[in-house]
Amino acid sequence: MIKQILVKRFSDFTDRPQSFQDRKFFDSAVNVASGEHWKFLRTTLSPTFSSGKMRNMTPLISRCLERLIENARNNSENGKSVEMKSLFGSFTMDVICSTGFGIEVDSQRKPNHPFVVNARKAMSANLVGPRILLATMFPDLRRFIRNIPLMDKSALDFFIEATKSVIKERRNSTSNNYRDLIQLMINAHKEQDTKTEEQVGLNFDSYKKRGLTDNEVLANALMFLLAAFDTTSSLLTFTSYLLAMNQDVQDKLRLEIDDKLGTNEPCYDNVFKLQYLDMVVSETLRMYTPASRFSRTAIMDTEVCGIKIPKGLDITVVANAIHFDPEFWPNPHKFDPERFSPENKDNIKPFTFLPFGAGPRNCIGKRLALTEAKMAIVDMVRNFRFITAPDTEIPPKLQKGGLTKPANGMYLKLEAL
Ligand code: HEM
Repeated sequence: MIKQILVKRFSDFTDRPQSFQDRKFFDSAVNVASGEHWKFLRTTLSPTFSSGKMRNMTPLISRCLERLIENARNNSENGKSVEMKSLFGSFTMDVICSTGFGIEVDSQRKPNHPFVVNARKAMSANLVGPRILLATMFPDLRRFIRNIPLMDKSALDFFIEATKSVIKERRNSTSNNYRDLIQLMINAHKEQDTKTEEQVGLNFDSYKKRGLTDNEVLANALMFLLAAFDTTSSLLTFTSYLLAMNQDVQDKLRLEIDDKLGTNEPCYDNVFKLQYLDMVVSETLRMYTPASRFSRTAIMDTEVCGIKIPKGLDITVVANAIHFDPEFWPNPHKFDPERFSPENKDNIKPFTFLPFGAGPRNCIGKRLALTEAKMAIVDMVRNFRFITAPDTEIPPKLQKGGLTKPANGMYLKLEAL
């Protein structure tokens, strides 16, 4: 049924639940947009995340990695335990500011940088995370968030102004050295025609003729920031926890890294060749799925697997529950990267492993997320041993809500190697 909805019958389920018709600004973000507008945005933005573009972003990620290792070293001095969610949170914040906006921030050591202050404001909802993201991905939470602003007004204003000034600066610049997402979106922008969505009508071909409007560049830049932060830092946090709990796995991973990379720096081209690393990351994503659910809406009356589905019905896929179903994952609470070994991988039933969703509307940032996460794990495992500490919560209590995060932080010791 999941395959039918996400892939085979995608044309009947192209949209996510809509709840923000009144909030025009976010309607231009690819995860909120619907119908032909979504198709246009997705087609235009997808090349931004191609393997070639990710390869070009590697130097930006490497600079953030240097800061991650330095911060980890400083924080773990005198054998103190380190709160991993905020350590990795600072790293993913640095990466998205740099790969998204071309702005270098050291969010751990310069927490007062205006970009960092406002990004934190934008993300710290009274609930459990960025409301706009939660509301579009997890419609069942909408009733809690309907009447509160989607984002702190001052943070939204800050990002609109900051993004506008980046766009202006880039248009006046003769340099073609910029490799960040904003630049790639600006390149997809056709200045001669800046008609609004309403003016071009709802036809894909007419959208295509006009390129991206300023509002679309702005809304998507902001959405990338929100979508990239908590998800990737949660993947890194739980990987470090599972490695600390499973020293044999950590040793095997370190051996693979030493063996395959030697002294080479991690980069897009070499981290994807590390088979055991991929097995560890996949098993972490199964057990601690950062975005535990995602949704689609039926755009017409339809029938799937003999079940009548009326137009407008929201369907939520609870990936997290599928990932613990013993029918598909024997002994599901056991951390076992071997499930994803080349020999065992083929036995995984299609559509039972969904950390990035599936089908044409899956996660657009998957490649960026895996690139930065794998590069970070390689460098951390090379430099430190993750060890549980007296204040490590085992098992970690999870925060309520759609995004999987440790409720009370994640404290581990980092033994310098
Ligand atoms: C480990 C990190 C990440 C995880 C686990 C994750 C997971 C997901 C999931 C489950 C979805 C819904 C897919 C579906 O409905 O089929 C999604 C959508 C999306 N993600 Fe991610 N994500 C991650 C990182 C990122 C990053 C780094 C970016 C951007 C820079 C990003 C941008 C988006 C966007 C824009 C969508 C909406 C796509 C659309 O509606 O067309 N994500 N993500």
